[in-house]
Amino acid sequence: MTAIETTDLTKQYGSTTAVADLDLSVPDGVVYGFLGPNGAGKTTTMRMLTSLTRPSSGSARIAGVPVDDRQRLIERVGYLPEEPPLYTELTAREQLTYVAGLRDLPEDETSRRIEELLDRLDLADDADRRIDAYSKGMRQKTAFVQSLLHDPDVLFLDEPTSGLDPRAARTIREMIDDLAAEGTTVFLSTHILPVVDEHADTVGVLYDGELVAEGPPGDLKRQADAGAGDDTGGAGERTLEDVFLEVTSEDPAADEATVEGATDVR
Ligand SMILES: Nc1ncnc2c1ncn2[C@@H]1O[C@H](COP(=O)(O)OP(=O)(O)OP(=O)(O)O)[C@@H](O)[C@H]1O
Repeated sequence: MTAIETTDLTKQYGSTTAVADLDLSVPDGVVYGFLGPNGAGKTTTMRMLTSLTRPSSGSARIAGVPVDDRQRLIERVGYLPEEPPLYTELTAREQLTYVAGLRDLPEDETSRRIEELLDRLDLADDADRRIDAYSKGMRQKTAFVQSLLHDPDVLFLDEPTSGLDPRAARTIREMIDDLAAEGTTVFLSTHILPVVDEHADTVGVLYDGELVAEGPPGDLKRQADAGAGDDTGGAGERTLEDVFLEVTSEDPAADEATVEGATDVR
């Protein structure tokens, strides 16, 4: 089944079009890297796909469930937003147990899962301390565990490694790969392009609310190479950053170079 399917998905805030006629089709079990400059509409898209914001028009389904069917949707999706909701007067263990209870997850199995995840993220020793005494990274780890506790079909991650030390960041990246290998679709929004380059099967670039490029990272880089008419280096000389800068540029010359590469979906 298609994990994420959107048709003409649009969100208006007054006269601002945050997301315009977005068509996405993301299969099960892939890592989809979702890129775009500040204000491009990434958060708005993820909020629509997790039923936190209602689309102005168009439609979207997650694992076959329409996004306006909130009851069924919340079982299928996990979301790690940029500013995760945590009850800071609770400990991490209490917070996670509380959320598991709200979701009616089986107790024994879930408590085993919580311990496993806390351990993997090196948070087990601090799990009985209150969250208000946590560092930013410790909060981020707690929120990450919270987003996947119910084993969602589709996991939306907004800057998941934000504030994490290199070891923890690597653990999260490994977990993203593991989740995808087990069939979870990971929708990964980040400005850290090497992470997307390494882990994403497909990349989508949003610019001014529109999807301006989409494809496997290797293809995008090769096509940008060809589009630039650059014969000084072979394929692979271009980085994802080069692709990003080209497809999100106001400069028509740069745009033209990319359109020639046939990657551009405008
Ligand atoms: N609640 C809101 N009310 C009015 N405008 C909004 C609201 N939320 C977002 N916008 C506008 O929608 C556009 C897209 O914002 P969004 O937060 O989705 O961007 P983003 O790609 O997530 O950016 P960033 O990388 O900075 O997080 C921006 O112009 C923003 O000002």
